[in-house]
Amino acid sequence: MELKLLADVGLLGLPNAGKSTLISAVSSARPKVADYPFTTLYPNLGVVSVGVTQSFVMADIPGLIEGAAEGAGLGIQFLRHLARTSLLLHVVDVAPMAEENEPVRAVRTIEGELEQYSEELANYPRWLVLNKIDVLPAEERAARCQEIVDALGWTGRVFQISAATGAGTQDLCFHIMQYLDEHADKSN
Ligand SMILES: Nc1nc2c(ncn2[C@@H]2O[C@H](COP(=O)(O)OP(=O)(O)OP(=O)(O)O)[C@@H](O)[C@H]2O)c(=O)[nH]1
Ligand SMILES: [Mg+2]
Repeated sequence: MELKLLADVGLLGLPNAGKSTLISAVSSARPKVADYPFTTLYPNLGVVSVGVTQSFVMADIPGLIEGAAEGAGLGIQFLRHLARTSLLLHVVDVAPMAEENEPVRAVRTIEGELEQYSEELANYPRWLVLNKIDVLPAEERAARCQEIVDALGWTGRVFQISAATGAGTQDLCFHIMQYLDEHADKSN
């Protein structure tokens, strides 16, 4: 038997994108964070407080890689934990070490695996969370992020954050809370 995790928001992305760093920055969850792939082996939940009275639950799952649907890496089994969320946050490293993890390609890889897992989940509301902006020189940040958005043809919402320094994370959580409030009647 498996207890269904009831998270409002789910994180997904390649290994090392910074998913666990983000949940650590905004909640009391303290999953392991490290600079190698598949640091996270099991889902983690964190309660994110926004203001004094509001909160939502965030789920961090292991990273996905190309071929995950065929079992590569840890596979896509953990996507099931995102099945009852209201919103997905697609976390992307804007300045990855490896060229194969370049942001546009990283997004497409995850989308491909999502589609293979479930068309329904692939069509969930999903926001682009461009992470590690602290790595980019301040004067290049806006242009680099815009370049990624343009190359993807992304028309949804985009946030620029540094999970490591916390920059932009409060604003992200505020908008998530607002979104969940606006869409609350769907699940109630
Ligand atoms: N400079 C910088 N480094 C970051 C940031 N966010 C995460 N990192 C680093 O990136 C590495 C990976 O972070 P994790 O949070 O473990 O990444 P993950 O997405 O949870 O990775 P998996 O669990 O393997 O899927 C760690 O060395 C983090 O310290 C950021 O905003 N800026
Ligand atoms: Mg992790």
